Amino acid sequence: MTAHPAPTPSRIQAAEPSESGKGGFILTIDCAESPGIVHAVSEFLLRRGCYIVDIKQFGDQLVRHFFMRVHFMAIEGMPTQEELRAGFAPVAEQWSMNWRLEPHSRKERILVMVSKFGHCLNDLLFRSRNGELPVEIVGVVSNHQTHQDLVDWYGIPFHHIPVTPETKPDAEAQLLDLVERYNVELVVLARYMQVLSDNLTSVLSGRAINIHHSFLPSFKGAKPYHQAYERGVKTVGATAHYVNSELDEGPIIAQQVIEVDHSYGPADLVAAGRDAECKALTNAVRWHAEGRIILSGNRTVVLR
Ligand SMILES: Nc1nc2c(c(=O)[nH]1)N[C@@H](CN(C=O)c1ccc(C(=O)N[C@@H](CCC(=O)O)C(=O)O)cc1)CN2
Repeated sequence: MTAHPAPTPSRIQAAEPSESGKGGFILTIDCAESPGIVHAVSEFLLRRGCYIVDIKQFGDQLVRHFFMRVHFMAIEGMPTQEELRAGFAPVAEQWSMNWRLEPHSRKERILVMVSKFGHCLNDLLFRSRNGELPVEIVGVVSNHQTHQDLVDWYGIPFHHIPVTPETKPDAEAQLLDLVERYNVELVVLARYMQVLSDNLTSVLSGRAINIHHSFLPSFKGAKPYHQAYERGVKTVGATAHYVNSELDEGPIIAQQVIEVDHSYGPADLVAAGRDAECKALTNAVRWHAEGRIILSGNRTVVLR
């Protein structure tokens, strides 16, 4: 985070502190590359007495497209979200921007899906509970009852939805009911081992993140560690990606790797990969919740 100008004590009080001590808003934009975009945004902020706390940008010269995320605050008299959105809309229209403006202190409402392996679910539950992740886990869905006790302990609703090829359409309809009922903003597949249908991935486009237990594009499918063992690789990893209709082909958000050697059997690779899976998924969920990710075709721009 870039430090903003050293304020006098009285000014600190005026700066709208939230419980995380950081207030203000996040503006995320992308548009065709052109001179003057940063000037237009900073002028908009200056006219409203706002100052920039952190700014990240990227101009992709191959596709001539510009991406930017700005965290801004005000010394005093912070405009409301509605005032900011109403004021920025004409600027965005002038530059044909895709844009999003959200409070810095907001928490993303997420629904976690899991099958039998619970290490990623456990990591998300703990990190969201201790405030490390700007998310609220509003529910957990599983096709097994393995982790019901853990989720009950956190006081979060647990939904057991068994899936067979025959029941998958109804199971997915139940999931979409929960997404609507809980006003879910992001679905996280934390080692959920059922392939989602084209219809479901279309409805959840850009708001469903999966953790795949390999360093994609290597070893797609349900048993990547066994494939890795058979291939004799010296590095294994994990990939967090947005889910689309093509299995393990969605836009990649975050990856982690772990060095291994000939002494690792399949079970050792599985164990070694757990930490990589948790870290890649936690990073992807955090960056999505913080408005740091912008899709660019089948790729992502992560402004961090
Ligand atoms: N539409 C998509 N759905 C899912 C994706 C995805 O990328 N697109 N990722 C998976 C997770 N996954 C790998 O990361 C994965 C899960 C399951 C399988 C698989 O072959 N499953 C079998 C059943 C396995 C079982 O019952 O244990 C199947 O569905 O027939 C491959 C990869 C989550 N969904």
